[in-house]
Amino acid sequence: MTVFSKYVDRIAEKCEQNGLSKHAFSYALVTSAILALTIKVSIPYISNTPSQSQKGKSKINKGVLTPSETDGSDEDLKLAEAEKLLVEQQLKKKKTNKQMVEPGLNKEFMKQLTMLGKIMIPQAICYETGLLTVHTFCLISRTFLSIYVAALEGAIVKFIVRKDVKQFALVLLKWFGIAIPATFVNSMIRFLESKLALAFRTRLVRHSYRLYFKNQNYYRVSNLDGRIENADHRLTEDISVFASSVAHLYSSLTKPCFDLMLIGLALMRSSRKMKANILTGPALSVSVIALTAHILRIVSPKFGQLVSEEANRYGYLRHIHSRIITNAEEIAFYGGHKVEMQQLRQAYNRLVNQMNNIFSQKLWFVMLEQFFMKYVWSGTGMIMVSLPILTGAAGAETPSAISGTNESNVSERTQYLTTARNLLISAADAIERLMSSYKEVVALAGYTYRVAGMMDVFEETAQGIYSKVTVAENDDMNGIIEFRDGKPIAKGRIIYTDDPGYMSISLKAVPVVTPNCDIVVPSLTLCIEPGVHLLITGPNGCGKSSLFRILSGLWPIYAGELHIPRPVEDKPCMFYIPQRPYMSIGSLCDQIIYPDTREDMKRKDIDENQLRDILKMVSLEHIAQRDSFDVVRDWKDILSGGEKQRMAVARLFYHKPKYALLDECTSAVSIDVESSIYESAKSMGITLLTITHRPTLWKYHTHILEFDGMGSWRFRKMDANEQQKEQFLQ
Ligand SMILES: Nc1ncnc2c1ncn2[C@@H]1O[C@H](COP(=O)(O)OP(=O)(O)OP(=O)(O)O)[C@@H](O)[C@H]1O
Repeated sequence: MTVFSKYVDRIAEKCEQNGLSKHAFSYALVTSAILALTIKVSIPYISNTPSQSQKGKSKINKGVLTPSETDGSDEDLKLAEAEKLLVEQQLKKKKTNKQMVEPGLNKEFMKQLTMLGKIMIPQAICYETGLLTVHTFCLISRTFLSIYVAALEGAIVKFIVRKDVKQFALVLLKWFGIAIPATFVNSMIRFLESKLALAFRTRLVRHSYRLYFKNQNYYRVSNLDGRIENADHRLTEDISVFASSVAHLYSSLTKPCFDLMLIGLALMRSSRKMKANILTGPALSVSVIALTAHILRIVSPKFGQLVSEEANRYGYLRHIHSRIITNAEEIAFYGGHKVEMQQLRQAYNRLVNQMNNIFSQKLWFVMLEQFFMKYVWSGTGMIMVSLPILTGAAGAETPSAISGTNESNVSERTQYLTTARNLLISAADAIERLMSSYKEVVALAGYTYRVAGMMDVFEETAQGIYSKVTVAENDDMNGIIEFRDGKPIAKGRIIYTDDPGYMSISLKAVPVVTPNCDIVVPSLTLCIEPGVHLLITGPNGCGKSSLFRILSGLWPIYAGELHIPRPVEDKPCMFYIPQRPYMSIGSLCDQIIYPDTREDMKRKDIDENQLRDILKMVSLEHIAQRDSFDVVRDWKDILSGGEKQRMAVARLFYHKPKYALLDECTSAVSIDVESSIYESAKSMGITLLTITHRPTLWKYHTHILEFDGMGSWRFRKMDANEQQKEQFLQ
């Protein structure tokens, strides 16, 4: 900047030699800067109003690789195509979410911030308010210290001009003495800001975790609702950035305000000392600052929207990474690295495009901001400082005062000038921080939108209110699903029976409907009593697993009634075992008792010997011999596919539920072990609801539910021949 101004000075001098005054040159310079800015601001509007045919095109191209960014290779063209599709999908999604307000400084932002504020500071007297009070006290002390240091520096200069060595040494000592509390307060401010950010984050995290695990929200948000793509990113990164941003904003807004107030008063006092008008300077500075701030506000890009979109794209990139880590083995077997890399590159490019967009928008904004802050305000400051001297009565050189007091007047004026200059520098710094805070507030609006939006979605999904791009409401629904405001209404009822004598599961005219509102089975009516071992068959995609999802309460019921026994403590009514079992983080013992904890196990009075017996029942005793029950291992990788399935069945024997929902859960288990597992389950009094394609399992069932894949079904008792189907097939 200094080099640039020197260069400008030199050109101005040359112009002066050629007959053009410096004033005229500066006018020309400022006019060209304003002209450049006007062109920059207006060009996007001009270029955004093309013909209708171009309109759609330009919309789709937003955020897509521009031709200059591709090297024209096949891969890049494919990438651009894929990205175009992605953006199209997002635009479609945006259209459906039209009612959602864009992030920015508006009423919605204030509402959301207040809501989050209540979570971060739940009471008038709490840990957070304590931190805030100490923080505020430190901020005020810092301002007083700055003013005191400015006054000391003024006095130092005064005694230098007077050549008063004794006084100079005394004030210098004071100046050093104040450095210790000043640096401590500075460090304390940073420390308290970090503590405050962490405290806010902890409150928000606890609240959102509570919501995330309420009513199986972790499943509902990603499977039944389409508003949040990467809940993990919002729960970690976004909350952290939001909390830090709020804590930082508190100090970057309050400190400059204190500074300005107290520095203004100090400046007025020293102006009064110089017997000058105390209103002219402040009035001038306030008008200049108000005007420049207004201009900055008008031309400021929508940082809230921009950072919100950036966070979105960053979240998506992380999502792709975590998918690759989770499915590394499958991808490696397929050799799918090309496709995966393409998707990663695509996600990264979208993030880069957004960041570039923000950088280029910032370039012009920061230029204008710096121009106002560094030049316009410095000029105004110089006028403010000189006004009391130029217009003040004090120190005016009247003939009587010429000789004796002249020297003292000069030193007084020097002291005033130094103090005022220091104070003005602090004030300018405070205003600059205030102005930059505006950008931070707008960025905060983006994070507030994401965090508050996430909590709103969690609240809604917990109550069964979902929003997802579904198939259009059409005649095929046959009145099965009712829509209100484009959203399907779950009119069906789940009735929990408390009668221990009536432990049946019954469905009355319940349709099987997917989260996309596709009707798989229009109406299903059946009653499963204890001891009715049900075999569920049908072609792929006919709704077998979906029936389990409905029975477990994961999918909403759009009509009819579902009667299920109320889960009794310590003994679940239904226990689901999937084809791909889930291995939790923990020891071998934790795997068997999942989802119980060690405390639950102790309460149920189950010891290690019983766990060993359970492992024997599923032929996994060798695992217990190999490892102790308490060694924590990554069981997902250690156990083979069949072993994992057997471990899942071990859980069934540990929990001993009334009903077992077995979704091809023994497909990788050898037939002899599978048979002994089914025998054991039946002997324990567990009623089996089995989805399987293996004829060897028919004999363990008494009833059959057959889906035809076209929406029809048949529920009947199996005859003896059918139960021995295995023998016919041999
Ligand atoms: N989360 C979901 N969102 C939308 N549609 C889904 C979802 N899960 C399943 N479906 C759809 O619901 C239908 C029934 O699926 P379901 O999993 O019940 O099939 P299935 O009978 O168990 O098949 P398979 O024998 O292959 O396991 C399928 O058409 C499937 O595409």
